[in-house]
Amino acid sequence: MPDLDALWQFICDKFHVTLSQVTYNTWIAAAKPIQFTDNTFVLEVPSVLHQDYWKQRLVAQVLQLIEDNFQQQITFLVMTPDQENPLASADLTKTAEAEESSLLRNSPLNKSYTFESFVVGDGNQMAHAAALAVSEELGTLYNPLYFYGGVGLGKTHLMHAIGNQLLKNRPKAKVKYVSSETFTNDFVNSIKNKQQEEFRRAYRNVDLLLVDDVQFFAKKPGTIDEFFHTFNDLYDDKKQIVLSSDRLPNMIENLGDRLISRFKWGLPVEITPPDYETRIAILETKATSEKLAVPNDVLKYIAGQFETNVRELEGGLTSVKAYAQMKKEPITIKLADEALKSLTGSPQDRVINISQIQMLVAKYYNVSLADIKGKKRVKRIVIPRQVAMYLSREATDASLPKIGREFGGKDHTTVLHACDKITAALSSDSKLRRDISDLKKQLNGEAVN
Ligand SMILES: Nc1ncnc2c1ncn2[C@@H]1O[C@H](COP(=O)(O)OP(=O)(O)OP(=O)(O)O)[C@@H](O)[C@H]1O
Repeated sequence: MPDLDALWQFICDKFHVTLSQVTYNTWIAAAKPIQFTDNTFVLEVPSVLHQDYWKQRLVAQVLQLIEDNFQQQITFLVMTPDQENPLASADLTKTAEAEESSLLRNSPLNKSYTFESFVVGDGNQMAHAAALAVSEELGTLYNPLYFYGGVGLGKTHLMHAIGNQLLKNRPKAKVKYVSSETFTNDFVNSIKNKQQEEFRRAYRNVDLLLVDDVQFFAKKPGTIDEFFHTFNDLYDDKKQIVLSSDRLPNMIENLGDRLISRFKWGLPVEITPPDYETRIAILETKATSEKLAVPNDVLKYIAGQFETNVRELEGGLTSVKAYAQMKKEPITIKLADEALKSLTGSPQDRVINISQIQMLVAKYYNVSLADIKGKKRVKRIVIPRQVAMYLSREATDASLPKIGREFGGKDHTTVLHACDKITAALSSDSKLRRDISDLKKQLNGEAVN
């Protein structure tokens, strides 16, 4: 088997042949081999977006290549710079703290997930306030604090922020962050290795226990039982518990009434997707933290492309940055459009969203975005607004109330009225027919600007 550099060179050579130059430069050239020990290869990539792309599209190909050419199976890990290299930590445990069980090692918190780097908007205001309060009033105020909501909306970020804030105020505090899967694995291993006592000490001798994605406890009665006892011990000792999930406790299948009722003791707080303005603010914060100069119109454009997942929103900015570096061109809307298209596939595959429609219609009729979402009743603005609502209804899956919310909080009957008005006018108004046809072409076509 070749060593680290030779194996990486081999992988690069193969991808050079099978991938386009743009794809190669974006995903392969940006990666860095870190370590190849005990049949485990560790690759570092610059962002979570790269990591997702590698996991979804490239890792399986690499494993197949290695099996075909070297008749060996390896483990291929793709890490971002802020993640701990598991091989390095394995080495560490073998040496300095050799005797200490991995259960007792402190879980790493992501140092960049702080309250300072978290942008507060309508969808997460409550969650942010509760998190901040808990980090200051440990174990007494809201216990457990339970975040729930969709994928990539900042639940993990807030959990780490609580941990980081606590350690800032009390550096000696014991903080343990785990995913529910890690808890389950630790528990199972502790039984296998007869380390149950260590397991209990590791999980019950903490000031703050953060458990991510508790929906994965579902249907694991042994783990649920153990977690129930862990919870009770910590709770009785007034130690803080913070949990996250994609749904409310009673929506988690087979979690058991005992745990559901415990989870409800504290404060369940929902995180919903950020609105357009918050998405822009998140992009601004990220661009600033990366010392990246991005024109405002480009930030607005990217914010219009990703409505429901902040991870994808950030990924959009990373792609635009990588694409600009690769093409050695300044960041413009045209460049961002190309970069995001290469990410989302062919124009037919692109998902059209309401912000995109609003921007396009505003530009087409030469009115402002604020007017499209606003309340002005002059004809010059009312028609474009109704057209935008009509297209939102036609070209997206959004419900009438959702469309209303995206148009500055209008009632769903207003949206319905707009759609009916435009539908009726289309039969007699040839200019409107042409406008709508042009707009639809642009929406489905290449460029939006
Ligand atoms: N309001 C925000 N301000 C700044 N960054 C944010 C915000 N919300 C989310 N992010 C960022 O978005 C990314 C995804 O967030 P996070 O991992 O916390 O989501 P999650 O809700 O835990 O998702 P999952 O359900 O997939 O675990 C992270 O990089 C996080 O820093």
